[in-house]
Amino acid sequence: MDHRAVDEDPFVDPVHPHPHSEERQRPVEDSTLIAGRTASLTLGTDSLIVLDEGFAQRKRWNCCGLLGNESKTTHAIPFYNILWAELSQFEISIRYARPTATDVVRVSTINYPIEKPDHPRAISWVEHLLDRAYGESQRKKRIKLLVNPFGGQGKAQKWYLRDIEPIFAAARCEIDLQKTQYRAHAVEIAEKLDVDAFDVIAACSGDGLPHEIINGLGKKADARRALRKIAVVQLPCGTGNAMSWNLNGSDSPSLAALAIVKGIKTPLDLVSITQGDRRTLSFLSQAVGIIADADLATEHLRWLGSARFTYGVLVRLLQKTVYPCDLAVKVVVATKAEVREHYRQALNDRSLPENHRGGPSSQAAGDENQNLRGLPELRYGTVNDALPEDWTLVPYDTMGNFWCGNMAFMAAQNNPFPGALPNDGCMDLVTIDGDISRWKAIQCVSGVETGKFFDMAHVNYRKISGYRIIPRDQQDGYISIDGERMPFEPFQAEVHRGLGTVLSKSGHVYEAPGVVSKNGESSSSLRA
Ligand SMILES: Nc1ncnc2c1ncn2[C@@H]1O[C@H](COP(=O)(O)OP(=O)(O)OP(=O)(O)O)[C@@H](O)[C@H]1O
Repeated sequence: MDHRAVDEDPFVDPVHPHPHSEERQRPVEDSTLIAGRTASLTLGTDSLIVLDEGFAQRKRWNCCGLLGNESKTTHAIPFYNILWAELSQFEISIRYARPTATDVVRVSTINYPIEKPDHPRAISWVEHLLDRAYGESQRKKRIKLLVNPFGGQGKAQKWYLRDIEPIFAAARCEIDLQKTQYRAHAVEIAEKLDVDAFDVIAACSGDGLPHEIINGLGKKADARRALRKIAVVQLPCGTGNAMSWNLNGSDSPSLAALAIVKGIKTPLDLVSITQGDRRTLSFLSQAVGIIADADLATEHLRWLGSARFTYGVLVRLLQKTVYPCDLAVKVVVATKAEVREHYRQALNDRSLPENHRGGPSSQAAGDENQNLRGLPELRYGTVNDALPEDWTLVPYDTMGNFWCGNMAFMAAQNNPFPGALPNDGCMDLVTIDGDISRWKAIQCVSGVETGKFFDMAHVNYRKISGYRIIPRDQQDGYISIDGERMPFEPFQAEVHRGLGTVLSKSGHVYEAPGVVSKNGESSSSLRA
């Protein structure tokens, strides 16, 4: 097949190429539906091409707000934006997410008459359009939707009704909405949820509710099966919205809703934290030191908005605060060069997402009995057990920042873990000494936003599968697990490959700039 012809001609349908030359001569005929006297609808390379003589006549009237110049007769709607299409007795109706601002989409509809004799062909054309619009994403998702009424400073419900619900309705998703009524209510809801009745559990909230939902599913008797079966997603209505930035590429509620409608089921590594006699699941990050302090000790400064965190970090940097601890780490990828290579291989790995689950001691794929059991056993034991034989406890008297991430973004433009991958069975660990110069420390803070952080010499970056941290010489302090405060006590962590499930745009990487390889290939060029 001549790929150049496809690339150059948006009317050629690349999914259904025409291997025989005589078929190649009629690509437009195959993918084009004649709609009324003056219009046609064509399945192009990555968009639906609407050719309508009426557009030119209606140019002063912004008829449907389709993409493109209103003086043209042709407009393109990306397949990604197509929400649904159906044929009634007289017409075809196509609903799509129309951009109305940089980060807002709204539902819009186009209708065209279809002559009765054309119906059989139109039925298969609609099916073909939906195939292109959804790809490997499941259609008509059944969504259990939790709204935190206090999310978004009380605006979560309003945002849901205005930005999210119309998109789900247009995409024919089934919604079962429930407001959370008290702290940790989402844990209870998820624990009792019939996971066979839903495909997705969505949180209209910050990152707190997804953390609670994952822990609720983890309490089920068949936790492994539940965490595998149902995808946990975020409809961003909080402050940081890290889950949405990583998986939906945005904190816009309407763009996130579209990303969830089109999301691909993706295994997600989860981390077991043991502290005292408790076991908690973490999906995002763990922090001890400056980051935990700057986040959790500045709650009273919420009026500062996103500047609260930066202020908290800078105050502690200027004071050269250190957080002494003992640390034992099970390293998987030891150097930054190896992290880059590890990331590059994952980018090029197009094997089925479901193959990225399991591990030596987690769920054995295909073993139904195993899958019905609770959480995987801990291969490194708990914080109360003796250290695994090949771990060594090292004293860090001047630890400034201990920060372990399972996702890349922690908030908008805050990407401290560019090497993080959804299901590589590793956590990304950043450690920084607290006695580096103030100037270097401030560079670190700006580096997280500019993308220079990873390459900075004083940033230690490794991929690991487990660790134990024992804070010492401090009366009290802050430990943050997914942004939630935990008791200031020793804890141990280990990762379970692909134990959880989310929906993502790509199915295999986060929506963050990854680590750039030394040969000049950026993650974005590899992605393309
Ligand atoms: N009705 C309610 N009353 C009190 N607390 C609630 C209620 N519903 C949810 N919560 C609690 O609110 C907390 C915050 O939830 P949310 O997911 O919005 O996260 P957040 O990450 O803290 O938000 P932000 O990103 O704004 O910091 C959770 O601990 C949750 O248990």
